[in-house]
Amino acid sequence: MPDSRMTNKNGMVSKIQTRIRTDLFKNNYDLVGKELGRGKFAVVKKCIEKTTGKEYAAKFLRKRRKGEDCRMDIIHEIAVLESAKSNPFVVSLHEVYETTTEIILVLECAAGGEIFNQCVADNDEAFTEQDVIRLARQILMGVACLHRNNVVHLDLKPQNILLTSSRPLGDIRIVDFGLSRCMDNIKELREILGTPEYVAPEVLNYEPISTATDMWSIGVLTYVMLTGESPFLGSDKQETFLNISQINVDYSQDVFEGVSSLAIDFIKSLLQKNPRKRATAEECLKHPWLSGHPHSHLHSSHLSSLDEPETPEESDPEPESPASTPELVIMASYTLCSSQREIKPGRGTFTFDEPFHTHPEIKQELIC
Ligand SMILES: Nc1ncnc2c1ncn2[C@@H]1O[C@H](COP(=O)(O)OP(=O)(O)OP(=O)(O)O)[C@@H](O)[C@H]1O
Repeated sequence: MPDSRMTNKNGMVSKIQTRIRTDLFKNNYDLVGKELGRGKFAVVKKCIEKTTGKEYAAKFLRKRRKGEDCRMDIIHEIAVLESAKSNPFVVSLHEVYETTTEIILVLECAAGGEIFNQCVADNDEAFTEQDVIRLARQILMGVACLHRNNVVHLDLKPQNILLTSSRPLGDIRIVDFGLSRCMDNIKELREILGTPEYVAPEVLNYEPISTATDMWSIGVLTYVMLTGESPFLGSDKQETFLNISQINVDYSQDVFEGVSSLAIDFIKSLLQKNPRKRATAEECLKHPWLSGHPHSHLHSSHLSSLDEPETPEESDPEPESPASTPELVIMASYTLCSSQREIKPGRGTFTFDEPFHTHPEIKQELIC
């Protein structure tokens, strides 16, 4: 867990353990192949460490963004990655370099790419329900571990869940902690974060957010993985926000053809407007859809390092009340929609091409 004394009132951590190297990255690594991906202020490239021959992903983050020094945002991202070092489902951080303009995070390379690609793939490449069960369990184990450490990711979406390999289907790695927050000692923080299709109703309503906010996104993510469709996607952001605020979700057989009713029940347990009624990550892992064959989908090394809490299996607690954990109210900083790609249309097509905050109609879009 990040050192709480170093967490500011915005949930940002300012102290890291990793030594920041100032020697030349290029002296120690060769860049190979094409780009692995890019975001608004970062580009990710495959590289090989010269001394070991090992493959990594180098994330080049610009320190100046829109005329502002964002170095501390990157330090926070590093701190959260450090705090998740023992979490096998979070991408691991190998080294950090700094130049006058950039910070370079040398990360474990998740060679299978984004699960996004398989969510929008044609039938023979798309996930089966069994695949989704295995991957959803891993996502939940990773997120449960983050939540136990009071870290909320706040941007869980198919572009931020990577695979160690795509064929055969490997294990998941959670990436991009740029919007994450550490909830230690937080009284109240007001920001808007997240990506339109995946943001929870409480974010749109300027209500307190908590670990339950990530659980909403996992509900959306599971829907997309099983159906290839985005449940709240409208023809524009206004419609998307209205769909979210009205929980306007299509659970019909047309969309869920061949998918079990347990899977639908699982999604419903997460797409609840009231965050207090939403299942927690630990509760999700006990849902019959995922708990049919406990642990059979996981490598044994993962199980030992996850540091599970000592909750009796038979207990069936009430959904965790966000009031029992420090609250985070998200209101004023906006997501950077990174990708130019489209997800397969459900209700309509949405391109991640514009930052949230460039929309003059943002206030009208916040539907209460
Ligand atoms: N460790 C990794 N291994 C392989 N590919 C990666 C890795 N990290 C990131 N990528 C690829 O690069 C893309 C962008 O990375 P990331 O989301 O971390 O950047 P970002 O600039 O913080 O994004 P955003 O603008 O969405 O916040 C990812 O969606 C993924 O496709």
